[in-house]
Amino acid sequence: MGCSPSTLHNSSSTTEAPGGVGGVGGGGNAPLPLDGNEKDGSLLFCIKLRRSRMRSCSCGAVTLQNQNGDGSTGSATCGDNIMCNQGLLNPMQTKNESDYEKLSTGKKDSIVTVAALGNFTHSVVRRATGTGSTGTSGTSSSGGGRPGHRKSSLALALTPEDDSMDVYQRNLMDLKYPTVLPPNPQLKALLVFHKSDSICEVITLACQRHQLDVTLVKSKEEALETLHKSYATAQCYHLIIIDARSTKGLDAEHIARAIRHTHGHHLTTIITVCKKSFFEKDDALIALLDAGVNRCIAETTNLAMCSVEMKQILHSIIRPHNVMSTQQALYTALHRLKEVVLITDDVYRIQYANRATERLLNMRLDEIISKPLADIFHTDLSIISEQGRSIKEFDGILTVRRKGLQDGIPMHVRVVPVACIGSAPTHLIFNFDVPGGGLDFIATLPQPKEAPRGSLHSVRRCSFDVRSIASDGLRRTSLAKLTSLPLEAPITKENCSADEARLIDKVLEFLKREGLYSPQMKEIRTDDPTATDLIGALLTGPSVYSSRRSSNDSIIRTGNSTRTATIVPAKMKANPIIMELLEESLSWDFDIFKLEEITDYHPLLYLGMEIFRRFDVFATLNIDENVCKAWLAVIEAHYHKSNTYHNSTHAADVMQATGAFITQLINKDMVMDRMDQATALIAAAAHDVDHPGRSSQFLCNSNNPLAVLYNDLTVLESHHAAITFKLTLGDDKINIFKNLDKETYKSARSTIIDMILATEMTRHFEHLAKFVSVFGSEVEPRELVQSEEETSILMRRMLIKVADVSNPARPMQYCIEWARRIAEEYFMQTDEEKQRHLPIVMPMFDRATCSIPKSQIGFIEYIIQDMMEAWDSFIDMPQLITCMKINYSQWKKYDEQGVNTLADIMAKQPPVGNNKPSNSK
Ligand SMILES: Nc1ncnc2c1ncn2[C@@H]1O[C@@H]2COP(=O)(O)O[C@H]2[C@H]1O
Repeated sequence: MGCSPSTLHNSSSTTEAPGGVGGVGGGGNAPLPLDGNEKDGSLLFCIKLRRSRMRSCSCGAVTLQNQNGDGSTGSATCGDNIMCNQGLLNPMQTKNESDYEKLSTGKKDSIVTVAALGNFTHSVVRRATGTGSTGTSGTSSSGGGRPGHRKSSLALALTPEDDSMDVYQRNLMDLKYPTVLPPNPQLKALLVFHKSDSICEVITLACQRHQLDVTLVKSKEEALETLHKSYATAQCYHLIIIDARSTKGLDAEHIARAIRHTHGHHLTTIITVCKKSFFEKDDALIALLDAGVNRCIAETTNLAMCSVEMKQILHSIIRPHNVMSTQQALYTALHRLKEVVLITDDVYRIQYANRATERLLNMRLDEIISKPLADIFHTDLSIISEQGRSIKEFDGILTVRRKGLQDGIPMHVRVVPVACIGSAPTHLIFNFDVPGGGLDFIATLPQPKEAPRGSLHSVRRCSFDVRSIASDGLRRTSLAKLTSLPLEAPITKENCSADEARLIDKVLEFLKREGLYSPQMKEIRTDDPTATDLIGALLTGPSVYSSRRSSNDSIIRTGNSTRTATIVPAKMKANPIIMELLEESLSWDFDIFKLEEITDYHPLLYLGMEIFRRFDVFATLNIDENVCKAWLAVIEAHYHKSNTYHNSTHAADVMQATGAFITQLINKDMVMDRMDQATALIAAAAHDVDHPGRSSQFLCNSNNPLAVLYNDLTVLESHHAAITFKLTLGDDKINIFKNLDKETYKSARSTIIDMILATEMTRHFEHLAKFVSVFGSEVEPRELVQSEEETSILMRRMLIKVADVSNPARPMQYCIEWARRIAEEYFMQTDEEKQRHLPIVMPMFDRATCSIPKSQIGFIEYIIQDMMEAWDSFIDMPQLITCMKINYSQWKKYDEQGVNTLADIMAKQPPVGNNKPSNSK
């Protein structure tokens, strides 16, 4: 039914598509002829009709009469033609019936806007005032039409002397600034009804009456399952109707909330059907609306009433939702444009700026938005506002201020006033003519001292420019150490040729290769011995201690073959408390300790399944959910419950952070493909599997077989990666990769191994510096010497690294609990080292004397802070920094108060779940 999308022809096109007025809707008529124009890149759907062939339908909508190629006519009524309704209802084109009169009388061969219900619209195109244009529109062979007048199907071809200018003007605007609407999808409705009663039947009929394709499900689980599947196949449900008449069968509020938290459903229309008595008190309805329901409707068995309700929902909610979702594509296009575009509001404050604007102005978005125009230009702008008032475009030179530079940059700017509300211009669009298409030009601009934060290009300066942070006490210590490191080459690329710049890039890349950073790390000495102990142990390799090995070491346990899927809950209980908690599974303040407690120490299995589901990992790997479940169960079983820190709760926590970061990357249009998402989540889940609760150095010092096997190099991480694949490939029932083709598997395996190995802390600064050197560069990553794959490797490594040590950037109570757990594990290592007369890797981590606040302050200052700032600059998650700073201040406070030992600190904490693993001390 209806037409398929087409784009309008360019205005220079002179012929209309042959075929005349095609069939619309029912009647078996031929499809409507479509015209297209790609000039402004927008998709429009233009159906040419002869105005003389329109008549009002009895319901008030305009009906289109069709004239088929064979001369027969067919009519489409509002009942059987989804297009005619919208033609009347589209406020942009016809406000009332008199508009239709204007359209439908006096002129021949005008082209009217026609739209599909709930889906797409447009457009009155033009009229042909000449005589003799007797053929149906599109019949260019009609002969008598005034040549040249039938210039185009595009409204821009209208001449000012048209006597119906008011109508045309409106429609001209409509075409000039079209609302891009999605192509005409089959609308789909999901009905969530506990049982199929008379109310459900009437709703089904009403939906069907409006051509909605209806699916009925009977439980929340079934609903979520259906949505997950539909999301995977990009077959979205536009409308979800939930039975909210009683909480016995279904908890509508709960379901609505769960749907809203399901990836990709923020613009899905959710309706609840409520008892009439519900409308007498507002609490229950408000609770539903707060849970994400768009509208509550009263139950009825009256089909007509239900049908009208449905119609209103289609027009007033679903259609705008469809428009909004399609506009995302426009914003993305605008955002990624190499050209500089900014838009002001009606008082000339900046309301929108794209990425190129950030780069040109050397400011981040939050600095730009709301700024008065006068702050952006050196030029006196009265010239533009005057022009704006007289509704003319400005086209000339303006001098732009670039942050950090004294002199302005003269640029050719086009300013287009737009009437967003009313007829007078309210907004101005600025389009800067950037020579050479943008990037090259911006790269050649004089470089100011600071680059914008919040953009990819800001990371280096944000993270490492001493001046920018000199006032910030938290940063000072860290930067005092870091700035002495050769993280940036002392050579600049300014004033050299492109070839030379490329060579310099190569040399820089070479200089930044592995190994160059580690030795310098040994030079880091903090003021505090606890921090020195910790940082030294984390950043330096085993060689420091290897000469002190003792020979009487026993072998620590490795993968325990009894830990198989069979000891894991065969069936995950659909516990509502767990389900409710998992609804928040991608929030930064997710309570992992509560999950640990209520899942009886199986947080990885439950959270893993939820996150796999949310990112549709099953479809990506083409694998049954049960295989993933079994895989998670086996991986979880191979984490040691006896470790206070490196247990499956830590794995779940890292996976949760990874999920949150991927979500943010998706929100920020930094696309990770589905396989990248899946492999990142798998790597996170498995990254510490079979961790013995002792460091690599301990393993080396104690001649552990793993240290022997891996030659003292990257011992633990190599083991985690190896055992992950050994377990996975060793049992077909848990082999999540078994359906991947060879090449895909090879690449997935390599990504997972690379990510797990990247969690090794001795290469921390190398990974951080490489990340900063690429994503903090003024040059787009793809223009650097690295290939796209190389830059995405750097991004993925950073992703897992940050997730792995994100605990100091979590809400305070979690941060403190993690600090307790890691300190406890370090203490146990020290205890064992003492007991076995091994070299003591971190002597300060003695439970009797250790200052926990001091260790955390050092950890944040030396390891976490710069990494978090770099990562925040990249993905824009300011809560990471906010939490980190609050935690840092708290540790400082404890330090000043002399609250040092674990016991002192824990005495000050409110309980967090029942988070002590059974055998923790
Ligand atoms: N809050 C913390 N305090 C001190 N060390 C930490 C903290 N969080 C993580 N770590 C260390 O950082 C390391 C990162 O890699 P691992 O998970 O192997 O081991 C981790 C711990 O040794």
